[in-house]
Amino acid sequence: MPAQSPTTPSTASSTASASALSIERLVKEFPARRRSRPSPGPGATRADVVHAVNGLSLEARRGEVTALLGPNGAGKTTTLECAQGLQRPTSGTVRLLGQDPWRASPALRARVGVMLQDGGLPQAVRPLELLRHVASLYGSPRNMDELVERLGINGFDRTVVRRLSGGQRQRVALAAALAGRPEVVFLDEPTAGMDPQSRNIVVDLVQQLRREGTSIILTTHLLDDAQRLADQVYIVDHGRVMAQGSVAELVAPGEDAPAVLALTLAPEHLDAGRWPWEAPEFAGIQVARDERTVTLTGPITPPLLEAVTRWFTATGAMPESLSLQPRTLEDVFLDISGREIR
Ligand SMILES: Nc1ncnc2c1ncn2[C@@H]1O[C@H](COP(=O)(O)OP(=O)(O)OP(=O)(O)O)[C@@H](O)[C@H]1O
Repeated sequence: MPAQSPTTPSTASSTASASALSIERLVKEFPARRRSRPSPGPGATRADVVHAVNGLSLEARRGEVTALLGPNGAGKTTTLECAQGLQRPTSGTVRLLGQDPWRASPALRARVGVMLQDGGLPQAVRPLELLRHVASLYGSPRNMDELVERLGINGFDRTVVRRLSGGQRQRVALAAALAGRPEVVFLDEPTAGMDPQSRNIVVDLVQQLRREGTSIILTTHLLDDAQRLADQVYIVDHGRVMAQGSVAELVAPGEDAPAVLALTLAPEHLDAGRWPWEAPEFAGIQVARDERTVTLTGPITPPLLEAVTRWFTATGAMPESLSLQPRTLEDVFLDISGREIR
């Protein structure tokens, strides 16, 4: 099972060149009442403080998609803001392309693209004017006409930003973040508020950027997005990393991670002969049964499958269906936190 506690990436300093973003033990506190004071005063008690990020470590490798997945309020956006140099960490270390983003030079900023959660766009301009202007700020900008067409922005390019829907604004913000051909792109909830078609377009675009070698760091609370896009997933809750790894590693069944095997049989077969539940292969397996279906939950192993098929051979029972149900990132999060991610 991948790490389930805040970890310090041991390779962070030795492989700085392979790392797009390296965060070690990041803490970010805010005064408890949002923006009521710039920072906790000398007399502030701990109750006056919100730990938006609470000892989070992660490493985003170059050329990969790294996803921060977690429920609302987990600390994803604040982590990204610290990584982008928009927030100053209370403590901990952040290195973006090897540099401290809080003191970032314009040269570093030019290598980084940022798509903020609420778009962060000027309200009174039209999308195309805005995107052409943003592109003109870079020495070697991306072909914006191509991007505008790909993201379907030309369908609403005469409407001022203020009047766009949330999903349309997201697409403009994404195009703006990519204008300067950045090496590293931060995407905060890139598909939030989008219809399925727009979501697919954005997912395809992110996959293309990755193939081109762009490092992508995104936040999401959509499991699908993480499952489809991410090389590495960090499951975040309460400002900490609860688990990390590739999707395959995270969902792999194991001792602490039960899998589910469901067998559907005709009722006469269900009662034929003695089921092999007492056999040693079934230790630790929970068996539930209704009229036609037997569900085995626990560490489903090849010897267990063999024992089940032996029983089929012995009794002549042929299952109508037999399915090993894959674990999802939702299951992983449920196992860790005892609640759903949404
Ligand atoms: N400026 C701020 N002042 C006070 N509290 C803040 C501030 N910014 C964030 N927080 C709090 O810190 C916690 C983490 O917020 P953050 O926005 O980082 O979470 P998130 O995982 O991005 O959530 P969401 O999915 O809703 O965007 C929340 O409890 C939030 O209310």
